[in-house]
Amino acid sequence: MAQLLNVEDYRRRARSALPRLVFDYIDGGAEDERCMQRNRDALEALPLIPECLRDTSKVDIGIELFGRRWRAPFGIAPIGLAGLVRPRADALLAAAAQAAGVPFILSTASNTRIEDVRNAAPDAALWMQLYVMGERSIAERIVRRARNAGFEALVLTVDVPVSGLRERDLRHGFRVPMRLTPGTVLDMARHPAWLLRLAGGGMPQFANLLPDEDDGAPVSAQTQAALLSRAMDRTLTWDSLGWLRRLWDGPLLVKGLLGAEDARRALRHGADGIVVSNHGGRQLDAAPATIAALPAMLDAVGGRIPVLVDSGMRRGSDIVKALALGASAALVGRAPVYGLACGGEQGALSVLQLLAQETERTMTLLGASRVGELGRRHVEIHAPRSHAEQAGPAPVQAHGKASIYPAHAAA
Ligand SMILES: Cc1cc2nc3c(=O)[nH]c(=O)nc-3n(C[C@H](O)[C@H](O)[C@H](O)COP(=O)(O)O)c2cc1C
Ligand SMILES: CCCCC(=O)C(=O)O
Repeated sequence: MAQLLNVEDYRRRARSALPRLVFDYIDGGAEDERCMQRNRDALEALPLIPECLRDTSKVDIGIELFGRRWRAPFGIAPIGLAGLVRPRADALLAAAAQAAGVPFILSTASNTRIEDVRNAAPDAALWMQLYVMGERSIAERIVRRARNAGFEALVLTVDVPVSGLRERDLRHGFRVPMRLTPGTVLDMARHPAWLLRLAGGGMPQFANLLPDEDDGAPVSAQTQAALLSRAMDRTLTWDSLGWLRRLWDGPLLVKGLLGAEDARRALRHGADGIVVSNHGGRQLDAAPATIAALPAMLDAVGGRIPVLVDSGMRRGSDIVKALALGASAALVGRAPVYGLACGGEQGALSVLQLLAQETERTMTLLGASRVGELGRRHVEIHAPRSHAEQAGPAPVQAHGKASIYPAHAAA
């Protein structure tokens, strides 16, 4: 069997382990998948500048955030419907996160109950991601259950007023109502290991929408369908943060922001953190790469609250780039799910360990022995030479306005 040396190797293995419908749901993005590509292109276009002859005999990639020590500077992003990959996926990912010493964010659209995820990872830093559908009482119930299960932060996702146009899903008939093609059924039959597991675990359900013990009110089929088709409550506005604040007294983060004005709005409305995200290129296909949007977001926030970032992170060096620009931490979504598809909890853990090792090696090569030593000087700016000469020594870095695009740097 071929060695699994990097996340792309896990991705390829996942591609053959899963029916194409499932793989494409995980792997795919919106429309022409330009945003997904843009995330990768922008990360790859950003070089790192090492500082040599520094003592790196001990390198610590850990960070401290929201009162917790993270053994590595990234957490697992929320993934809805992970149960399609294998039964109890959310519990397996949470257990892998616990073993790696990093946080796990449970999706509202998870297929494992909040309480069962806690039982699977009793010591993990668990965060709850919130989607708000029309029936607001459901969100209230989810928040209450997450609090009771000792979840430590609430992450409100705001980049899904409507689903992005996922063309891979549409081609497979993976939509509401589901319309499986003969090809898709055949493809499932060609993946007996996957099919047997699914048969053993049962068809994935939205576990957090099922009635729980102390509140038996059934969730309407309409709300279930709304979640499956990502039809969220479009009356939700910045003022709704006040409603959540009353329900939740822990850290409240807003996920899915890309513009500096929205970063300032999040601050004004009392968010405790933001996640700069384009949903891994699954929503607005015209959205910017998050690594390109990040510097302006950091400048807008001015260090008052932590800024996390995700979308397209496939290497430890991608994570280091985000940290060097000033992010507090990164999130990884698809990478650990590829690991899960290859080898369950151990596969997911292997991917987290791989990313941690790559992060450590990259920091060592940069001469940084702690995350706090990373800075914008490690990120080369593509300023046109003439501009750099006109503006005097170290022009762009000195003003902290790092931009990876020449047009911005020259502005
Ligand atoms: C299959 C899949 C399901 C997702 N489900 C959710 C979700 O339920 N809630 C959410 O806030 N984000 C969701 N996301 C977005 C991720 O949390 C994250 O922003 C994105 O995956 C990061 O990009 P990456 O996968 O390239 O690391 C999902 C992403 C994928 C790939
Ligand atoms: C079906 C639940 C929503 C998952 C999601 O947010 C995504 O597919 O990106």
